[in-house]
Amino acid sequence: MTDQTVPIRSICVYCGSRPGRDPSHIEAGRALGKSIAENGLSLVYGGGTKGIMGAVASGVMSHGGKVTGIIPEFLVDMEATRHSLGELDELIVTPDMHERKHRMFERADAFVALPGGIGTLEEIVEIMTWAQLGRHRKPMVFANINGFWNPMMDLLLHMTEQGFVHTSHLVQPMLIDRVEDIVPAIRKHSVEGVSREGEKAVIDKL
Ligand SMILES: Nc1ncnc2c1ncn2[C@@H]1O[C@H](COP(=O)(O)O)[C@@H](O)[C@H]1O
Repeated sequence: MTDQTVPIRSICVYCGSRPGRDPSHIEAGRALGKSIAENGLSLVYGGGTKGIMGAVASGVMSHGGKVTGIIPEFLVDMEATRHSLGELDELIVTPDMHERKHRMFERADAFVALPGGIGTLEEIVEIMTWAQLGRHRKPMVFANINGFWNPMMDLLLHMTEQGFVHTSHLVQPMLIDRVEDIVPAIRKHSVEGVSREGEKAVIDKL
């Protein structure tokens, strides 16, 4: 891991392995996949072919984009079908979760968290902890579809107010409401290294 801003070629998307209850979350997954493909970027994701993970991947593939799935062996039959995995441009099967997360980090130039569950939360929070420790400066986005991440933002602000978030200038995830604004915001962040109009830097307000 290095501390530098990199040109954006690939985006890692963390999201639910299930569809959730709000249909707009699945729609957002498909729309983000389409946007990634139409912007000439590739998708790095956890290889799941179900839920929102599957929607993002099919959104990229159906618009001609490239998809890399990175999945631990023990999850293949739980989160994917072997047939669907065969349709990905690149499939990396790792021995464990730890290697999966590292490979996803290394292959991605930016990170987006769509709505998801505990796995999604764990993954984006780990990326934030690495940023906090100065291990990378890759853009991080919370895709706030229908306000999904508002409780997370409240928690981050609460932790900051209580004096537990250190080096907050290193941890500036963007909170973006509309899927179509995500890729442009990441590109702008990459060029300028700061969050700008249309983005809400979460922690630097305090
Ligand atoms: N501890 C974990 N580390 C990395 N990835 C994880 C972990 N637990 C679950 N995951 C994966 O995250 C996605 C999404 O999970 P949801 O719980 O549906 O949000 C999935 O691939 C999990 O395997």
